Amino acid sequence: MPETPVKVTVTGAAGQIGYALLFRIASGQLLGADVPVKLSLLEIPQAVKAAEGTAMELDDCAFPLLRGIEITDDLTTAFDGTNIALLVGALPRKAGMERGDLLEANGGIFGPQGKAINDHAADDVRVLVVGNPANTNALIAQSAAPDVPAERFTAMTRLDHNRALSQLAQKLQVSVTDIKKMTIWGNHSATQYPDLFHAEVGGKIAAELVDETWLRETFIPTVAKRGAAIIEARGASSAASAANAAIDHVYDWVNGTPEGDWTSAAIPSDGSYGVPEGLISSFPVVSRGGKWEIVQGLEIDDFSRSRIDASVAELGEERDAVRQLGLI
Ligand SMILES: NC(=O)C1=CN([C@@H]2O[C@H](COP(=O)(O)OP(=O)(O)OC[C@H]3O[C@@H](n4cnc5c(N)ncnc54)[C@H](O)[C@@H]3O)[C@@H](O)[C@H]2O)C=CC1
Ligand SMILES: O=C([O-])CC(=O)C(=O)O
Repeated sequence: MPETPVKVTVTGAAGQIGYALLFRIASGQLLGADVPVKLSLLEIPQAVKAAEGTAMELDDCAFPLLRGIEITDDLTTAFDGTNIALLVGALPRKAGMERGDLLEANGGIFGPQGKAINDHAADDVRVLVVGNPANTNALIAQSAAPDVPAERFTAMTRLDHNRALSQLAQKLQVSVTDIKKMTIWGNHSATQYPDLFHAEVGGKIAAELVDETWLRETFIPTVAKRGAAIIEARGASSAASAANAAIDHVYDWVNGTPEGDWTSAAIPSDGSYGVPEGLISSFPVVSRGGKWEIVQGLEIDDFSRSRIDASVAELGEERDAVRQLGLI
């Protein structure tokens, strides 16, 4: 077992995703069953007490891998020497809002956090932004951290990816493990494009196993609007499934994706598939040697092209809006 614990910072630790996430990190599911961790819980001052309560419960689990917990409202303390930063803390949307409506309210959180990461985090820091609008918040954090390689800033579309797997598995009456090469393209928003033209089920292209009307009128909107459907049903936004997706994203980033498959993550574009360089967009990705790589060489037909372009255009608009607000 490695001697030195990995420092994992979780912002918004007293929130609902935080509560679903911290116990899984401390039990070894984020990094691996033999990797000790120490947790840093960042909260706003009025929620520090609630975070302390969560820390008491973490203590009470007697997790063998948990080597310490720090609770703070100070950015420097939270990100000092951090190896993994999970930027969750932000206002969640309520019924009737789009995630983009949170841009101004939440955008101000991510610049200072990016700067603190730039100035204090470990050299190998990896950042996952969960707080919405996740892609553009990641862009804000990244632009405040010029000394950190841009590729270390990512945003979460793994929940959308997992939703797509589950919807398709239920439709075809197969196991989620029978589905390979699912992709979410673009923004973590209602414009995202879950792609069945490259996904495979038992070696066959998924789009050929379902009828076109279901693909266009049921599958894509169900996946893209699932967050709103959860808010409508629960009266609160997805929490346990979001925490689960964050675990999946970081585990694969650090430990690698399985051969013969890929996953989805929002990472800075290198211009692949016509996505303007620098936008943090979801792509089909593999993780090799601790780095995300965009899967290359996929043929994109006209239907997929128009869907990808629409979501990427929205990312460009969000970037322009935060530029206007002086956040990047
Ligand atoms: N990318 C994705 O797939 C998903 C993203 N989300 C987003 O995750 C975010 C968090 O959601 P929940 O945990 O449900 O919200 P929540 O309201 O339950 O918790 C948010 C926590 O963040 C804290 N917080 C606010 N500002 C902060 C700051 N500047 N620094 C540190 N902590 C701060 C609050 O005190 C609160 O405890 C929301 O933006 C939500 O929309 C939620 C589900 C999926
Ligand atoms: O929809 C929301 O506001 C929360 C979220 O991002 C999701 O569940 O995908």
